[in-house]
Amino acid sequence: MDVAANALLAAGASPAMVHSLREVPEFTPRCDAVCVNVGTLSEGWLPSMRAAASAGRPWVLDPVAAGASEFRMEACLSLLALRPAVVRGNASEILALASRSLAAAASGADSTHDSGDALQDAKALARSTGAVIAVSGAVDYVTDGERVVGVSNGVAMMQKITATGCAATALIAAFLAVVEEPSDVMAVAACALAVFGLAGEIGMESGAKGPASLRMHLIDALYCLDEQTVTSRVKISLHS
Ligand SMILES: Nc1ncnc2c1ncn2[C@@H]1O[C@H](COP(=O)(O)OP(=O)(O)O)[C@@H](O)[C@H]1O
Ligand SMILES: Cc1ncsc1CCOP(=O)(O)O
Ligand SMILES: [Mg+2]
Repeated sequence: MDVAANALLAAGASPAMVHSLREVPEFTPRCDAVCVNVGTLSEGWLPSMRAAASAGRPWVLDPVAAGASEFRMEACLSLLALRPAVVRGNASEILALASRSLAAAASGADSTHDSGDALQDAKALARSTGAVIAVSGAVDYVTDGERVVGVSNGVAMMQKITATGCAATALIAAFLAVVEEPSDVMAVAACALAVFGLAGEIGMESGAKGPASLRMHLIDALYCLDEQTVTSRVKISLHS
């Protein structure tokens, strides 16, 4: 929550981290977009997540460790049925969701697959759910089930900071807040991931020595990004 909220603030959004079922009906109608992240899932929080997802706002799902337990899988599948605009997960999470089965290899919140391994499953999941699916990794793939966009920004060290995936998903929600056309959702998800990856690149160039200093520099880079840097450095390509 710390990394995600600070990334959102640095990018110019206005985050609020909300769990209580009593608060969700008051909070969500005022939100321009909602991010539901099952990272620290509990029985008590799941009804809040379902309520937030059902509030009629555009929303994004982060299926953290979806394949790690029956409870997470069932929770993620029940949230998927509430029609997220975007699902952003790492390759292992998207593979687990697409097959609706627990990961064969024991895995927690980190991926044991490359994003390319999950591309066909991501397309199938997009077609079956109607959501845009974003699989993160060295290349982030974003698909609506037919078209595929690849985003090549980012540095490998981002995997060594916990919650970079959570922050990337939260940034997609922030970008979703300004979408006017449903057909723009895929482009918006790709742009958010490109901007986040670019902030990681600039953070690394700013003297990061490891995960802790990259975390600081990445958030600073997000805060300092300007249009010229973004337009000259984003690496987004259309795949066949
Ligand atoms: N090998 C890599 N090279 C460049 N960027 C990466 C790499 N792996 C992950 N990223 C970036 O790190 C962020 C988090 O992705 P990821 O580690 O896949 O998510 P999660 O934290 O949910 O496992 C994304 O912005 C992604 O593009
Ligand atoms: C380590 C951990 N455990 C529960 S949530 C979480 C963070 C996951 O964040 P990310 O998917 O961005 O690495
Ligand atoms: Mg994650």
